[in-house]
Amino acid sequence: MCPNSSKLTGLIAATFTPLTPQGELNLALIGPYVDYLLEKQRVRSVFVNGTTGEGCSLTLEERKQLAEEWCRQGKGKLDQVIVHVGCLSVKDSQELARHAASVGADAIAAISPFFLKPSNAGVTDVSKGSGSAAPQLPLYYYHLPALTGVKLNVREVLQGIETQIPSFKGLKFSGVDLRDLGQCVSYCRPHGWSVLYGVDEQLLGALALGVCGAVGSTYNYVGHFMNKMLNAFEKGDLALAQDLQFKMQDVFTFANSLGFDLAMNKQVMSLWSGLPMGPPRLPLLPWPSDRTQDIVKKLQQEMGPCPK
Ligand SMILES: CC(=O)N[C@@H]([C@@H](O)[C@H](O)[C@H](O)CO)[C@@H](O)CC(=O)C(=O)O
Repeated sequence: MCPNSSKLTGLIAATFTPLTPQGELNLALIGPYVDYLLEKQRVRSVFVNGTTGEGCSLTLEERKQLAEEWCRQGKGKLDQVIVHVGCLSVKDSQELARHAASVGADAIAAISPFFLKPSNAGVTDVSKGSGSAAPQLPLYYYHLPALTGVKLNVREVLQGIETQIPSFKGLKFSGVDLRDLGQCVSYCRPHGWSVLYGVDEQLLGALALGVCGAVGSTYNYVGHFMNKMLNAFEKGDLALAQDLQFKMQDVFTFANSLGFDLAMNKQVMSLWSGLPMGPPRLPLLPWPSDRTQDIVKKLQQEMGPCPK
């Protein structure tokens, strides 16, 4: 992956947001969550308040409380805490960026506003807004076209962005356009920037294109397994890397057949890790537990049990 890198690399867990049965933040779980990621998943960095964290379904105050608690509990333990600050309102993103810097986050990331959709220049100006609010923090653009509907060529957005946003340090690319991904890696690499991939089921293809690492929801519970894939790829054992990716794909092809969504994903995490993540936040609704149990059985069948 990234040679001689002190950048964001390896597996980064896009964290779930623990809620009480009543749907309020359960901050007491963050400490045990940090220890679980480190000890059971061998995952050392987190991406907080992102898609998996239902960040856009939380209030600004809730997002600030989570960012602060992850930084507090992760201090001296986690390698990096990246805080997602993307909002529909640029001013809200700037408020979250300032707060992330004030609580010791290592980096910030932001999706584009997705109700009124920007042009390429609009994406740059929005990112500039977030970056200017926390100029000392590395800023990553978070590309997630499947959910934002902001379908652009990220490579075109990158052109000259270093002259407009000095703190820009790379991408979190959660798209399936590997041509655009390759073009982005080609542009970012000479700048020493990180390109992190966000479609876990096809990470191996992205590794072949030179991404530095990955941010994803599944690294919360199959991080230990996917680290084996990363290691196999780095050692040049492509056959093993392929076998491990195929096993992971088998699980999520099965999960998708059951209607896999973020709510079901959160329930899988609770069942697999033993950490009670609680219900999803509206507009998502919980699923019947039997579906989650079927996915956990498939996980165990393909990947072995959760490390004790
Ligand atoms: C649409 C979506 O939620 N994608 C996930 C993936 O990790 C996804 O859960 C995984 O590939 C399983 O489908 C991540 O890209 C999201 C992410 O990194 C985040 O939560 O910010």
